Amino acid sequence: MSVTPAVETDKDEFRTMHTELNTFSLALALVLVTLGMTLVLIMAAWHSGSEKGLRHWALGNLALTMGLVLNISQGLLHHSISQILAAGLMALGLGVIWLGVRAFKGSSQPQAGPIFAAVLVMLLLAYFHYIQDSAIARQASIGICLGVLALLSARELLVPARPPLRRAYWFTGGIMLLSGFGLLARAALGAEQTLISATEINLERSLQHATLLGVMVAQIGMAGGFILMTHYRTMLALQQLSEHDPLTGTLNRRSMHDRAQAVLEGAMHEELPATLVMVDADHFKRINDEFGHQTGDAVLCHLVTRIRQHMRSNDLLGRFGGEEFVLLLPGLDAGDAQEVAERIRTAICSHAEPISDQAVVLSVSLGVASTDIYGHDYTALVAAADSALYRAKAMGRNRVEVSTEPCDELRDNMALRLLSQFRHNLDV
Ligand SMILES: Nc1nc2c(ncn2[C@@H]2O[C@H](COP(=O)(O)OP(=O)(O)OP(=O)(O)O)[C@@H](O)[C@H]2O)c(=O)[nH]1
Repeated sequence: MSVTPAVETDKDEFRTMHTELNTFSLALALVLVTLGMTLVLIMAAWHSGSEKGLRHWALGNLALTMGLVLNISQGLLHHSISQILAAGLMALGLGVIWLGVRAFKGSSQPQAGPIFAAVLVMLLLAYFHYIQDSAIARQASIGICLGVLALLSARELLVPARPPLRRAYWFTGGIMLLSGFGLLARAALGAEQTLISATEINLERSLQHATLLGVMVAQIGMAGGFILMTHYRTMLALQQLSEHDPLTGTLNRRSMHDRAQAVLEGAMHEELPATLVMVDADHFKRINDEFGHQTGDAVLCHLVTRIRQHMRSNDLLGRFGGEEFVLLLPGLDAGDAQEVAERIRTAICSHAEPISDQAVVLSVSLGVASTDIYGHDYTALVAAADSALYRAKAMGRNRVEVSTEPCDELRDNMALRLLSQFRHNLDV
């Protein structure tokens, strides 16, 4: 069936109007999405207090939104000026987002970077508008500058990180990577298409729609990724606070108990031995009295550093209280653990340590108890190692003692120890 030329023209006009309307609606939707994501980031930054990065991301997104608004409201300014300013703002936004990623990771932040990127893209556009008028070159300049900026952020994020932070890094980095390549491809395709035929308007529009949709999805993903990164980091910080001793960074008493019990249960299933060592600084009160509490604190940190130098990756170290630490050595029997304990003792007492500009002479006493005698129960091992430690103190300090007494004798010794500690506290 044939269609008259007049009807065909009407249909074309309608199709064009419809397409133009879609382009504008999509651009408007993108602006609204970007604005919404910016508000979410601003609110998150507001509540996070000192969380580095969030404020950059909120600001960067704000610049992106302003750039997009300028881009769609061509009537406000002269077309060339609004295009130049829009590209500058978008480059500034992506540059500030890159700074935010570096701030989040604690890396240096070259503040001039985003400004440099914005000025560069504006100069390029001005050149290709006023000196050598070329739509292809303008398209390519914007795509390449923005694409490279997105890829810079991706490079910062697609690196090994601690789980679960790694998941958020890679999610956000993946989106940045896709956006970067998408922008570069857009620049290349746009130029290519303009070269093939300037009349292929529909293809150009489809490309524009795909870009707008892609940027919208990327925008939502990016903001979600940033919030996920902040969430996971806060979670890790809280976990670190709740499980570790703030002074020495060792496990605190409760988390040492939980983790050590889990390790001991694992060792029991595999029928492997494990040994627990109690380490206590000798005459620590004198160090405090002579050098002050601050130096005392530094000595405790130094002690932990020395102990760590003799630990394997799966050993556990916790602060039992005051100047007393507990070390769990899975897989080692009493004999092997005694050697490790001797090495720690020798390393600590061998020479005076310059701590806080003071030469501090330090020694430790150590008590060793193994699963060979006391079974895979954390509390029983602690009691036995503590009893051996008490013997080491009673025998002159700066020595290692291995617990061999049966469990019921331990109880009597604990009572004796408490009595002696009480007397010691009364004397000093
Ligand atoms: N600087 C500092 N001192 C602490 C800390 N925790 C506990 N202490 C001090 O450690 C000292 C422990 O003293 P005591 O229990 O008498 O033990 P000691 O002087 O090491 O004597 P022995 O263990 O018998 O060799 C006390 O003076 C506590 O105030 C801390 O976190 N920092």
